Amino acid sequence: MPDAFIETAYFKDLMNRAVLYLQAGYAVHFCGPAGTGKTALAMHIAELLGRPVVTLQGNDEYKPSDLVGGNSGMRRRKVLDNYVHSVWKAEEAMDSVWYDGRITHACRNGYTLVYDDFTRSKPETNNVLLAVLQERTLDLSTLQKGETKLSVHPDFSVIFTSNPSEYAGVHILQDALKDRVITIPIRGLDRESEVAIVSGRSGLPWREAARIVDIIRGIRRNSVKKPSIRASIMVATILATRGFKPLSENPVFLQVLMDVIGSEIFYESDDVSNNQLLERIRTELEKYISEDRK
Ligand SMILES: Nc1ncnc2c1ncn2[C@@H]1O[C@H](COP(=O)(O)OP(=O)(O)OP(=O)(O)O)[C@@H](O)[C@H]1O
Repeated sequence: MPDAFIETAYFKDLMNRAVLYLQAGYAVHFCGPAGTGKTALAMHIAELLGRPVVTLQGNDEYKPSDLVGGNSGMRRRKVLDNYVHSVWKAEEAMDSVWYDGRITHACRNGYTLVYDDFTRSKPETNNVLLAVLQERTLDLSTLQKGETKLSVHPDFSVIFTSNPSEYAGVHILQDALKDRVITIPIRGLDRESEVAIVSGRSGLPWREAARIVDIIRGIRRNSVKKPSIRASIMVATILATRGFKPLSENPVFLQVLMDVIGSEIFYESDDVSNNQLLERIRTELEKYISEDRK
């Protein structure tokens, strides 16, 4: 069963805006840093639209045929005609077998396409989407002999996600595509949403989830590396498994934090014992907790 989506005021606002634009026939693009809930939000909105959902994960190796479809093998057809009993007539034909790629499948049937991290695919691969978004036709002429233009089903819609701060393995979003979608920037989760998600996903009570979230948010604000909500969910889930409390005097809590996010705080190759590291993380934590109370 997929994880239940937690709707806070922050998410409701984004959902209402996105559903409005999608129902008016425009594609929506959530653009923001890692772990800010873009994929979860896109999938939830896709489900709200009430159409089957097709997902696609951007990939640098993709060619247009990986998205649109292609020919896989040949089909041989043989007809033997013995209508006049003394005469045998044989007819043989070979033709290629076309299979729909995910985009074609969604366009043909009016499904909702969630194209996650789509800037990981090359711009020339994503170009097949330009006419889909602008003219609502899918051009298959370079790939298929028979059907060359597919009229896009009126219920077809697309939700894109991308992370502009990722520098490895992503491509610049081409202007032509940028021009055809409504980009909603996702700057980061608000505290209420983050606590609600961490509490909901781990089962920890609100106050305990809030303590973990405040620490991670403090580190995110102050360190070069930015631990995302995934770190908070991890710490909370581990504590909840054995009923441990997120208190700074609890050595298990400090050790779990150390293991999950220690590498985000300490850079130097620390030639110190685990106890010294734990002491340091305790000092760090106190700083973040008190900063958050200000
Ligand atoms: N509203 C929500 N309800 C429940 N869980 C959520 C919600 N938003 C985010 N999450 C959880 O937070 C984590 C990060 O969310 P998600 O994967 O959607 O982020 P993302 O912005 O797509 O990240 P990335 O750019 O790294 O792919 C996931 O474990 C996800 O299930």
